[in-house]
Amino acid sequence: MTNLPKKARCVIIGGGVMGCSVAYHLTKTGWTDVVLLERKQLTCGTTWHAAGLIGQLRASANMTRLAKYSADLYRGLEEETGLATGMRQVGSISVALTEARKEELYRGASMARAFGVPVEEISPAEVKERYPHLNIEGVKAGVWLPTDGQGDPANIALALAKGARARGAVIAEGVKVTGVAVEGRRATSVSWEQGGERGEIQAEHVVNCAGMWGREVGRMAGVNVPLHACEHFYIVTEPIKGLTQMPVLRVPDECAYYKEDAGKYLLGAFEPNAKPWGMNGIPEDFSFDQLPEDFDHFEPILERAVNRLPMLAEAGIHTFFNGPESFTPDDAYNLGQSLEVDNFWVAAGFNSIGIQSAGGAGMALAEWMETGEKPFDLGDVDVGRNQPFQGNRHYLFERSKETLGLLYADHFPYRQKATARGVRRTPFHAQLEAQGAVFGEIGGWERANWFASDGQEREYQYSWGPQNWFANQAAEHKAVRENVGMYDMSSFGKIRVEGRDAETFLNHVCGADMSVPAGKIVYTQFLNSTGGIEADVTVTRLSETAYLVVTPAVTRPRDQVWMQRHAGEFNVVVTDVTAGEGVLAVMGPNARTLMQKVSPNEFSNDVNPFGTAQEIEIGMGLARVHRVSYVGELGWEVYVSSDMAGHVFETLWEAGQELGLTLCGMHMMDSCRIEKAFRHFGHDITCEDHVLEAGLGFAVKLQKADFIGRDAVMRKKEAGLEKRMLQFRLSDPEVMVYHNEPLIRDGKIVSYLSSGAYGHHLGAAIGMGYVPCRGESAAEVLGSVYEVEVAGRRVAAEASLQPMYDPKSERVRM
Ligand SMILES: NCCCC(=O)O
Repeated sequence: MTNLPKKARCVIIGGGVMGCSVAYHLTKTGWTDVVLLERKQLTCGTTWHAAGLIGQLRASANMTRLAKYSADLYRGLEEETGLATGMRQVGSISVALTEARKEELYRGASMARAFGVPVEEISPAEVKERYPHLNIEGVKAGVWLPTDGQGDPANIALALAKGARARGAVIAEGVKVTGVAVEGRRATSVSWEQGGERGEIQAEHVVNCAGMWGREVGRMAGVNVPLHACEHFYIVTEPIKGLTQMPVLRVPDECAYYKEDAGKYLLGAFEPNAKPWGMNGIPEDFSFDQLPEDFDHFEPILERAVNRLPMLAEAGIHTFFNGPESFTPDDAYNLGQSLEVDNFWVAAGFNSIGIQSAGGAGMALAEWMETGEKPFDLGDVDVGRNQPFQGNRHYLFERSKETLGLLYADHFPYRQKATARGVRRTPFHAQLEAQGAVFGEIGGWERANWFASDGQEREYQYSWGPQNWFANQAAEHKAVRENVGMYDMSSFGKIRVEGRDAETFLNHVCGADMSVPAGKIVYTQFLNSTGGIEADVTVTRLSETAYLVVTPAVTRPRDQVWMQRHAGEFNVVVTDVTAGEGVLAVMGPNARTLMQKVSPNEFSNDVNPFGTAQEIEIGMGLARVHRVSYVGELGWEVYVSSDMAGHVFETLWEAGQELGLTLCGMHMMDSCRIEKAFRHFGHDITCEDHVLEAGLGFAVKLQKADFIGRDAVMRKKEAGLEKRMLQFRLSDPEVMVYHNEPLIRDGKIVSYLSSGAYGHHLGAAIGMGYVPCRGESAAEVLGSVYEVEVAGRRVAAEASLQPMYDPKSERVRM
């Protein structure tokens, strides 16, 4: 007979390391009324067979912060709970077998320095010294992270569960969740079943920690949790004579990781063609189970491993293991408040790094649940980043074949996914393809990134330096700066806000003043209560009662839900109309001439000044043009309903021939926008970057009635800035920056670049980054000597508070 409560503040579904960590952290926050329901036994899904590597360096500062937190937490768990966690700080070594990988590791080491993770670049001889068993043939270099470690996954989970229980959590095993009841935007209860007995717990919050069952549990509440299980292979050897404690070893070029444990080796693989599993749902009774061996699949890894670690040749294989783990479409886990149900939370899909992530992810989620706001930027893993279609099982199946292997693939800049492509195409797709477009993908959208010239191969050749499209990007950039270019921005999120209260509602949600005449376009941010930036949008007033909010492609679902959550008593309807209109951006000093050739309307500064929209005739159709620019040039974004999009493209393209109109891609846009120091949401501006520190105070109107974040803006105005966003131009034109390169001020690392790209007009790599500046004037901040560290080398950089390109914004007003 189960003695479960009828009510709880929080019900956690799933008793793997993640569920245990959420229970641990919620109870630490003071939530005693927490119930965790595990369908079989704690750890029986994935946790029990995880390898337990505790690395700390992740792809961004906050992900690293969470992984570091996990390592620190696990170190102290034994003392707190009395349960041994097997946590050992053995350090880790990653080795490079190619020059490209060496550059990646060295760039990673620089990043580690920026994020405060101890790190050392080591030569092949030093690798050998630290790892004598390794055959260093072909090894170009290595990186040593002395504070990395390893632990026992099941014991870590059990220790977290014990800690949670000690603070009042109820942890029930053998209880299957059968449903989640939802009313409006709120989950109300969780139904359960145990050996024929059924019941229900009314819950204020529900957390989905169901691991590879996470997608199905999400669906119980109508919540999208994209993930798919894949087979993950490793072997464990018999004890090897003379094998003593060794660092964790990664040889990503051979898809392999190695962990020494009790004198045995665990050798695991992240191979390029993974095997998705559980296509028709994960069996309900799956518990401490393994999948069938597939020696043919693992053999190539093993063969290379025996060459790399010759002592394996003598070792007997004790276990050939194949177990399922869940993978997401972008290899980042799903964490946070679901978009669909306000009190339904998610922590699932850990892409084989569940143990190192669980501590930090549990801490961050508990803080988020406690305050209702993200404790810091979690954009990389926020479950709200997912697009609705990404819950499609066929898509997940196709994509997960690739994502497992991408963990150890070269992480080249601009690398595009090869699988599950072509899901979302703009109305111009076929026309762009016919003109040589090379597409990239984001949020399922196929976007022309660059245009190949005649005879040029339409494929990326990746590297850490200028890639094969560098000259194409340069030509497209030049066209936009000097003549006229056209590019497809149909992937913009487009959200209509309509109703009697549209104006007052948007004034409440946006920092800028929305009481503007119809036809006016306003650049603005949605702020949170700390003045951080939740969304970066343009809003066009279409009529007395209707506005169009235009968002970056991938943030549309989140931005829309942000508005819906704040709609409260306002009389407004918020509708996604993204697919209804294609958008062509026509940009450059000759943009007006081109527009005038295809339309009888006027495009003068008098009729259609910068920051205004007008309805026009174009060719034989109609469109609405927005005079704005993300590239810093005179230009119009042409919004055309999807049915007339093909015609409008033809009209502009044909008329543009005698002007030398150039088709351009997203890489051109990035190069132009960084020269103009336009911020990029998700990199330069996030929920933890205060709008004033981001240099966007000009877009905030304090004189209007109250709006979300106003108090925080007032407070910052009084207290002064803690950091400032600067633009940097590197002195060495050969060096490329992407983001996260350490920023050095007067010889000391002070932060890192939030974004970077090559500026073809300025003739150098350009970066953006925050510099701490408490109590300093702008002149003092600019008076320092700046450098950027790239792959271990410090490169001098010129700093500026104003955009280096067209600081007075004269060109957009031409
Ligand atoms: N579960 C294996 C983790 C692999 C890694 O940390 O590199």
